Amino acid sequence: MKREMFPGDFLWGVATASYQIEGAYNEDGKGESIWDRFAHAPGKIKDGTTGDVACDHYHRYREDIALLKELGVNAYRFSVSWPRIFPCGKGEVNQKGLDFYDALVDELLKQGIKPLLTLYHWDLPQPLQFHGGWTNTDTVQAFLEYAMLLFKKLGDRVELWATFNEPWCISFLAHELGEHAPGIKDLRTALQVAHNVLVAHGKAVKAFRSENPSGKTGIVLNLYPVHPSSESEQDKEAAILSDCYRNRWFLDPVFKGEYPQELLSVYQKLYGDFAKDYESIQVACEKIDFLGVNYYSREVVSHDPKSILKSKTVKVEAKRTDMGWEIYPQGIQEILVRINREYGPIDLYVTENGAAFKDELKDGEIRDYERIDFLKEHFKNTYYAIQQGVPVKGYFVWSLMDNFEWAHGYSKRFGLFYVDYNDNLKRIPKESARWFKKFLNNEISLE
Ligand SMILES: N=[N+]=NCCCCNC(=O)[C@@H]1[C@H]2[C@H](O)[C@@H](O)[C@H](O)[C@@H](CO)[C@@H]12
Repeated sequence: MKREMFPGDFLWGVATASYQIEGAYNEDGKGESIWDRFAHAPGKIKDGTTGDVACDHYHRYREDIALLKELGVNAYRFSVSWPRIFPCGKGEVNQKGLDFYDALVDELLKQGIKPLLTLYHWDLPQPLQFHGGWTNTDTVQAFLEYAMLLFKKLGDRVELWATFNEPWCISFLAHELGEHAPGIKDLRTALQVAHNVLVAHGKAVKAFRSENPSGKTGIVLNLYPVHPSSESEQDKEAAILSDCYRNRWFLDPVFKGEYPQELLSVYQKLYGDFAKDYESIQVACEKIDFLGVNYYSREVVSHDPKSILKSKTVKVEAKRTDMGWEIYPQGIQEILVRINREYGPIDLYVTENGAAFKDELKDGEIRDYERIDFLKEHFKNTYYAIQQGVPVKGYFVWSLMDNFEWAHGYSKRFGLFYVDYNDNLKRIPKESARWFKKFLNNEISLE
């Protein structure tokens, strides 16, 4: 199974995100983001690092685009740092911020690489957070102004636009579990955030359509197959509610304009006032051109009477990545086929898939054979979905290079290129980069 067996216009790319690679956290007029503040707070990041410098991509973007060229990809997914454009979140525009993304897009196009731009990959301008962040509908309005400015400035050259990266993380991971910025631990707040982000998504898609009819918009969701640990009714019930929490809480509003009833009724029992939001979620259901699917692993759950979802995650015996996530390649096929069956027809992009492993630099080499095997199996399972008629239009490996892995700092390496943090952030191709390049050049097959 070679690259040529995938559709001719299939996009093969890699993905990154602004806060994770850019650095220059306070340069050229950029404002503070919630991740700048969160990373600087003691104890939030496991290795005590920040994204202040990261991979210094802000200054090295030409070198990094040369790496894309070397790989042979035909697409690149990146995100724009909102506080680099609007240092205060709204109002005054930072021209140097716009100039950076203008130059980035021009260089990508010059190298024959198609950009997929993500408007929001978690780095909210801190001044907006002072006023409640995503719990405040003023932030929805500010997001629309930010999105409209970028549509105007880059819409002539960028065709693929994703509004949000992983609203599940923006809401639940960051506002219920507190593991990500702004580090709040309150379910009601998380639900309000999820709601406002979904509304912002729908409004931005509608505005985009009026401004740029030729472009294509979508949203990027992290999706997981959720399996019951046994065939018992209670475990199957646990899987249904966990699936609503992880997947359908965002899929259903975006494609059906409603929250999944099974879980909505649970939350309405907890928060009676939540009902009033239910009607306005129809705004989220603006027709989109594609869905970005971030796939990393599956979830296995069993009944847990103590939890709101009546479910708890079960750690099954399995091969795992350095993140502790089960390696489950058939899950990418399962999720792509399911989305097509239950929410299609809709063009799908695998906007992120990849793995962290304990990569070691030895004699100038990084022999990451586990990552090669991981990618090979996920490429094959993506192909099996295409063979079943699923309109998968592209695949982006997470990530181009090792970078700031959120609460894990630099301790987790997802890159095809190794970044030597002890040697001037030098980028060194891992074996997986060489393998990917050969695959893209039709030199090797996936068997
Ligand atoms: N409870 N709990 N769960 C944790 C679930 C977190 C899911 N994380 C992701 O999907 C993030 C996505 C992100 O876009 C990228 O910016 C990250 O670097 C990758 C790798 O981590 C993945």
